[in-house]
Amino acid sequence: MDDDFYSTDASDTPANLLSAWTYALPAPSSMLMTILLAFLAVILATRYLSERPSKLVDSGNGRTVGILPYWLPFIGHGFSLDLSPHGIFALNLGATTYNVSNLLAQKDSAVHFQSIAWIVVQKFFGVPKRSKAKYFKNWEEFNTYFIFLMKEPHLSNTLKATTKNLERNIPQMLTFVDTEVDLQPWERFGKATYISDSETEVNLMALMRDMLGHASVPAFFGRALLDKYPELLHDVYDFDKGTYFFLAGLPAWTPWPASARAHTARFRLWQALDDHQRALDATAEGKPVDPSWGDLDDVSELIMKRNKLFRGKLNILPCICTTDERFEVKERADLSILWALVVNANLVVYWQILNILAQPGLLDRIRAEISPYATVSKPFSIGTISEAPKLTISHDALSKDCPLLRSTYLECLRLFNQPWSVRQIATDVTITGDKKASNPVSFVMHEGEYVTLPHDLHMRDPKYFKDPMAFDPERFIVHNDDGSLSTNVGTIRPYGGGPSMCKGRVYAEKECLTLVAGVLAFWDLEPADKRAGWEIPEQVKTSAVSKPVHDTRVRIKRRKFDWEL
Ligand code: HEM
Repeated sequence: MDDDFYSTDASDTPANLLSAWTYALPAPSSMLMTILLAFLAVILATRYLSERPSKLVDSGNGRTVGILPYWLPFIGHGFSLDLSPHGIFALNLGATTYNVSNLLAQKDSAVHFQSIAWIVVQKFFGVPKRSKAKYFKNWEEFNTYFIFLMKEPHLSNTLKATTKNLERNIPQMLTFVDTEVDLQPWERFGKATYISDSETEVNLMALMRDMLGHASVPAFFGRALLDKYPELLHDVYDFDKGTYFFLAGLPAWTPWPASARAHTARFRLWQALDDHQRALDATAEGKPVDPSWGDLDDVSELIMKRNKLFRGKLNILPCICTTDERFEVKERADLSILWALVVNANLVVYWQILNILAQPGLLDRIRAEISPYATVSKPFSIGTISEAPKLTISHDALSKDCPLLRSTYLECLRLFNQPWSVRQIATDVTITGDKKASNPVSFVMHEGEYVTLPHDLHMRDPKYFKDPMAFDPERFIVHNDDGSLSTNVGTIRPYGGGPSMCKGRVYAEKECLTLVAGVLAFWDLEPADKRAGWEIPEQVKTSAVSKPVHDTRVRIKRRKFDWEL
């Protein structure tokens, strides 16, 4: 069996381990009481022992970073985060201590990123520990492949495929049938209920999240992956919910349902992506492929290049490759790409659409702005039978020529996002406090400690953003001297910062604007409870873009277009 629970042995799957715990639950009450008392003693002791106040060091010139107390051993601060008055403190995730600073800039020689990235690849994505040497040997090469996300013509190739999927799927978003079996997959997960032949009630977040996933995942991995694994997106969502459990190293048998669910989801994702890799290997090596994969000619350049590197650089023939060069299927971390592709962008579109709908008058202004670039044309018809109206979207123009739409996107990234950057201290450093402050405090950080930069502290800081908790659709609009409008991102850091800044940011913006413009151009949405009106739910923190504390139930109808009036 591989380390990290990466086992295909059915007896050891997270699902089986979960059921083992279910059998253990109806234990005698005295035993339960003993377990509860022991648990209470452990958390009280942990609370007492875990706090480490900041101490003076360096002959009184600096302080160490204090560790906030926590209640659960191993998990540490996995569930909560509060700030000290200096905006600098330490927290514990699993067995590792992370310093948290509001001071961003440090020289490259003082901080490392690769060691952190490996922890994530190994603990979160579940690549076996033994693969470290192979990954470190090829690290630069994997990083150079991010040009397939960032640079032309590759970026446009992936965006073209994504836009095409959205242009096809948005007009077919709702089927208006009352037989569940005939619903689109995104309607089913959105708990769609039939109201009439022209109206459906559905959960907005679930619907938007899956709609974007059904456009972006096929654009990267090819159509066949989602066709063969229709639960894939939902496995990513469940896996993401376990971020802290994985980073804290909790095993699959941990008696915590969310942890077990996250492990099960990751196991299923491994199966799907391993299968995908085997099909890509076989296609490249001219071996027979399960016909349900098709010819895989729609897989993106990024995934194909990574597959080539996974197969080993010398793999003109598979037998020439040494095991040092070839990554076994179980060592391949394409789950990292799938996860990054889906978890954040797919939630932003929900917040953006909801906030546009909730601000009186904003929808009309956005529709007027996007109307030249998200157009709906009369369908072809014979007699009374006609196709769905045709949707055409220009993703480039939405970014460049629709400042109000782009400003609402940036405002959602500012308000509904808690992005973090993490670095490891390479040599002991002292971070000096603000010299203009009356009592500047300097902090000493030691080699090997981790620094985490929570960018949302700045993005919602009233010193920089007026009325920071309010959604201001025009916050990022710039009025130019010639009377034109444009947008300026300013100082927000929704995609993190430094060398590890998000490599999918340009793609993300364009796919999100394309979906939002397409949906608003094609459909009319109303709150299901008209008397309550639009409500913006509280946020649930995730690894970056928040989830809503509850979904938003909406009624949706197709808009009436010029030729129908
Ligand atoms: C609005 C949506 C998105 C947000 C808010 C977001 C946010 C982030 C953040 C905060 C990071 C960590 C940055 C750091 O360490 O400083 C990151 C990394 C990354 N993101 Fe995104 N992301 C989004 C969409 C995407 C998409 C669609 C992709 C496409 C695959 C993607 C690919 C990546 C990759 C590859 C990295 C790792 C970069 C590296 O380690 O060098 N992201 N993202």
